[in-house]
Amino acid sequence: MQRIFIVGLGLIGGSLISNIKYHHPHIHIIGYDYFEKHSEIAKSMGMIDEIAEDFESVASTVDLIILATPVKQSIEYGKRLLEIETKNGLIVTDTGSTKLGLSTLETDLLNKNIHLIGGHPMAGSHKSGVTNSKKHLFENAYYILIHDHKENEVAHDEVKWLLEQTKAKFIKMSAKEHDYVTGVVSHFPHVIASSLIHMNEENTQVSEYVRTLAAGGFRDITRIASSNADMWRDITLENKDHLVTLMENWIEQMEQIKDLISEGNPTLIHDFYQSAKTYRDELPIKEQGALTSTFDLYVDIPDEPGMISKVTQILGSNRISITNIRILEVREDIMGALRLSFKSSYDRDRAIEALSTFDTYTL
Ligand SMILES: NC(=O)c1ccc[n+]([C@@H]2O[C@H](COP(=O)([O-])OP(=O)(O)OC[C@H]3O[C@@H](n4cnc5c(N)ncnc54)[C@H](O)[C@@H]3O)[C@@H](O)[C@H]2O)c1
Ligand SMILES: O=C(O)C(=O)C[C@]1(C(=O)O)C=C[C@@H](O)C=C1
Repeated sequence: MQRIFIVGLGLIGGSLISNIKYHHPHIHIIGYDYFEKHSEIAKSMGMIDEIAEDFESVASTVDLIILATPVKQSIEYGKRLLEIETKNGLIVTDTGSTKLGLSTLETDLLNKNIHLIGGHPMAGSHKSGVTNSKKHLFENAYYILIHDHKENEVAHDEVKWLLEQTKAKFIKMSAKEHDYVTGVVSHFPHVIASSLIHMNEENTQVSEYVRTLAAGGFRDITRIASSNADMWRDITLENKDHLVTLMENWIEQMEQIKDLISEGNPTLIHDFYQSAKTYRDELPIKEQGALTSTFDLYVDIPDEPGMISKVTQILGSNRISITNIRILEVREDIMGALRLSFKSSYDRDRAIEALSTFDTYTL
């Protein structure tokens, strides 16, 4: 593989391509984004070697194309590939959050000797754009790859080879199953998170404290409502059939719990919470799956003033981000410990190195 074309240089495109650039420096990478500024930033950050002027002229010269645009645009690009001359055996993959729309093109593309391997890295952020991208974003995350035709098996293996260094966990699935499952675990929860925010706003008319006290749990459950609305509009429209069914089921469940609450039924209200807790506690929380994983590091801290800020200063000056910090067992005259959480083992390894003057350990 000598030439790759990345279309869409945002959070996901930037994260993928910087990983590829780092681990496959000999591959020539050409980038294209609807906003030229995004391509320029990607080039200045060393993610791509060259900026394309348009889609068609470069698409006809490369071995592999990555479509990392919003889902509707990726489908459009897939259709455009049917209209132009491309290299024999061209591989096309995407990063879209829905898969059925694009995968309907697999047969037509294969008839043109273009191998479509749908892709979906199940990791991301509510922050979008190339400047938020990270080459280790997909570490330990599930990465779903999709194709129907056995003639695409070799292309599937090539995509997997190319992306192996992301350290993602690759799984195969049909597009149909993918859209159903992600509807349940990602798209429908997104509707609920945004709806909770709307509910908060509406209730500020009753009391301004509704806004002030929206901390802790409310923030946790609504973080994803800060995501890019254009992207989520397209995901929602692409997966609308599943979403409508899930909403009908949810409304039915809400009706049931509403009845339990208005009846004041303590046993069944308890069962509602307890069965949810039992199921959630068993979810694969330590792996990156249904719930985001963290990579923890324990740091022994002498119980002296200023020690915690020293640790955070060291991390800050090395530009290492933490996702959580917790003080453990600080008692008078004995060593306390800090539990620092990181988004990836890469960040944690860098922290271990930066904090070499402290005793650090992982469990
Ligand atoms: N954000 C996430 O958490 C996440 C996770 C996994 C997959 N995805 C999927 O990955 C894709 C990209 O998402 P993102 O989070 O990187 O979004 P993003 O907004 O950060 O980046 C999208 C980029 O595509 C560019 N773009 C838009 N239309 C274009 C067009 N017609 N031609 C060329 N470039 C165009 C935008 O300018 C932007 O730079 C989406 O399909 C999304 O569903 C997102
Ligand atoms: O962590 C987040 O902010 C995300 O929204 C990530 C998330 C998800 O729902 O899990 C969002 C959409 C993608 O298709 C995959 C991952």
